[in-house]
Order: sequence, then C-alpha cells, then structure tokens
Amino acid sequence: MTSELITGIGELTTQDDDHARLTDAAVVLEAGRIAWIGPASRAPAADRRTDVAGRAVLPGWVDTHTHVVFAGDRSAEFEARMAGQRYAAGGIHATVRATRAATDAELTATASTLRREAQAQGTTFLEAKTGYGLDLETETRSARVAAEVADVVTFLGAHVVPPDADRRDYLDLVTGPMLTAVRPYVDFVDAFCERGAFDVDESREVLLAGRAAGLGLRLHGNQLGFGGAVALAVELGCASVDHCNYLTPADVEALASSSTVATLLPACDLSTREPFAPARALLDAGASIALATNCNPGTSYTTSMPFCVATAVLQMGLTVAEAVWAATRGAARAVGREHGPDAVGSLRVGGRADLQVLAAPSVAHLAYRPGVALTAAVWRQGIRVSG
Ligand SMILES: N=CN[C@@H](CCC(=O)O)C(=O)O
Ligand SMILES: [Zn+2]
Repeated sequence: MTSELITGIGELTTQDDDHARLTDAAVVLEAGRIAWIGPASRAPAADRRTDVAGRAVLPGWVDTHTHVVFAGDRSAEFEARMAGQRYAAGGIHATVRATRAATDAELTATASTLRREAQAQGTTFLEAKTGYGLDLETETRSARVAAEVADVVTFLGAHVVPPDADRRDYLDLVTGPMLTAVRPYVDFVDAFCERGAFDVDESREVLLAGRAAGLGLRLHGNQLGFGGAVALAVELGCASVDHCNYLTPADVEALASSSTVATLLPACDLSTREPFAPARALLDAGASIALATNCNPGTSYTTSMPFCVATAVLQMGLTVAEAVWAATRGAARAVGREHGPDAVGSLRVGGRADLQVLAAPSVAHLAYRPGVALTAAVWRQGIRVSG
C-alpha cells in the first residue's frame, strides 16, 4: 500500500480534541486514512512526499445541505428577487416540472458536475436531498441519483405539496409508498416546515414515519418566519434543523440544551434577502452550529463552502476558527459523522484522509481574502482529487 507524506505544512487545523492547530507539521496518508500527524521534523518516511511549502492544511469541507438533484434554471426568479420580489416556497414547482421531464442521465450529469465543482473548492463530503420530484417515480429516481453522487442522502418528499395533489393524499403517499420506494437509497428524512409548505403536525408525521423506517431525522425550519420547527426538531431529537433565520430566545435556548445542530445557510440568506441566522447568539448560548451551501437552483445556487465561511465571518459575527469548525467538525456532527470509523470533518490518526491545502499560510485568509480561489489541492480518502 502506497503511503504519502505531506510535509512543510505552515498551519495544520486538525479539529481534533487533542491538537487543534499545529505549526510546521506533517501528515502521512495510507490506505485512505491518516497514518501519522506531528511535527515535520519527526515525520516518518513514506513512499511519496509532497511539500506544501508553508501553506495551511485543514479537513475537507463537509457540506451537509444541498439539493443538487434537479433540472432547470431559475435565474429569472433570482433576478426578480434582486429587484424586490420576496422569496416564496412556490418557486419550487418550476424546478419540479423540469426535474420530472429530465432523464436519469441528465440528473446525474448535473449533480455530478456540481459535486466536482464543490470538490475543487475543498468539499470532500456532500449531502444531497430529493425533493424536486414530488411523485413516486421522480422521488425514487432522485434518491437513486443522489445515492450515486453524494455521501449521504436525505428524503425530502415533504418539500411542498404538488399542485395537482390533495394534501392528505400526498402526506399518505410520502409517509407510505414513497418512503418505501426511496428507503434503499436514503439515510435521513426531512420536511420543509414553513408557511406555504408543511405545518408542524404534518412535519412531525413525516419525520416519525421516517424514524419508523429506520432513518435519521433533519428538518428545514424557521427560514421565512417564526414558527414551531425548531421546537419540533428538538422534541424529536433531529440531528439538524436547517436555516434558523427567525429564532426566538426560547428557540435558541432549546437548541442550546439539545443535541440538535443548527445548520446555517448564509449563501441562501443573501440570495433570498432574508436576515442571517443569529449565529453569534446560538454559539454564545452553547448551541452547536454547522455551515452549508444549500446548493439549489432556487435560493442558493452555489457550491462554495469558502464563500459560506467568509460570509459567516464577515457578516454573521463568527471568528475564523468558529466558522471553519462549523464547516468541518460541526457539520460532521449535523450528519452524525463526528465520531467513529466513518467520521469526517477532522484529521486524526486512523480517520479518513479528507483534507485540503490552501494557497495561503493560514485559514484566516479564507475571510481575509474573500472571493479569492484559495483551494490549492484536495485529497479525498487519501487520493488527490484536485490541484
Ligand atoms: N427551503 C426549502 N427548500 C430549498 C429551496 C427550494 C427552492 O426554492 O427550490 C431551500 O432549502 O432553500
Ligand atoms: Zn434546503
């Protein structure tokens, strides 16, 4: 088995409990895993040697919220929004029409292109949701495509009620035959708990059906207004509640005293002109947060985790270290992959060799030089996949 020594690391962010940041460090990769971490001067020999000349190295980004299985374009809707129109969940139907009309090959091609685009910017772990099919056939096709392209898949049949469907019948479909059909491909169940989509009781029904089928739980909530989604996510012990733009002090408190991660989506907030989620208040209260792109054609058409990290620092009041944590280890927590043999989002001996080199001496440059392409190289499971 070939081993690779990455040496000359100016700043190594491990996100490991033992040694968070090292200077003048080295890492050895072998068989897709980290075999050794320590000072460059004590590094063992390896078959191959890569000197990164004082650059910063950190775990690959963990993007836990994307909707990359879709067809079509909604740039006109975006432009109208930038001219003052408010975002409403109804735009989803345009993507549903295009997605239903697309072939599996077309859906796979788009999702794979976006995955590669993300990877070139340092993303080594990607979640993808269904939710633009909204009928049994297209949700199943979407789940299959997502499972081919992504590391973890979420069933979002409860995105909105399709226009041609009766509400009760659709919920029965989502919690019954549709759930059964997608089950082989998915890991989590989700619902869009928002005005214009599903209410708290309907969302609870969907999540409980998913739980009974053995799925993990996550929830879209409090994106467009105050409501009961966060309380529901905490009540059910969801791994994550995503968006969280409108939180009451009680919501913040509930998250802080739970294991549910608040996944914040700053690129979406900019694209919908919604207020940013109260990241500072969440952290100060003791809640766990993650950052994700929410890559989708309606509200957040970006695959760039560096953009999300920079925005979180520059506009949401996070320190650089907090934002990088939220996009790596915090994100791993949001998909239940913080610990164990399949853990991601941190660099530790025995763990997955998912890491990136920045064209910069420090992670601070991610926000210090916003908008600049700083990803120099990426390794995923020990294989150099970019740079
Ligand atoms: N909020 C719900 N769903 C997606 C966007 C859906 C769309 O407008 O296409 C989101 O996470 O923002
Ligand atoms: Zn979403």
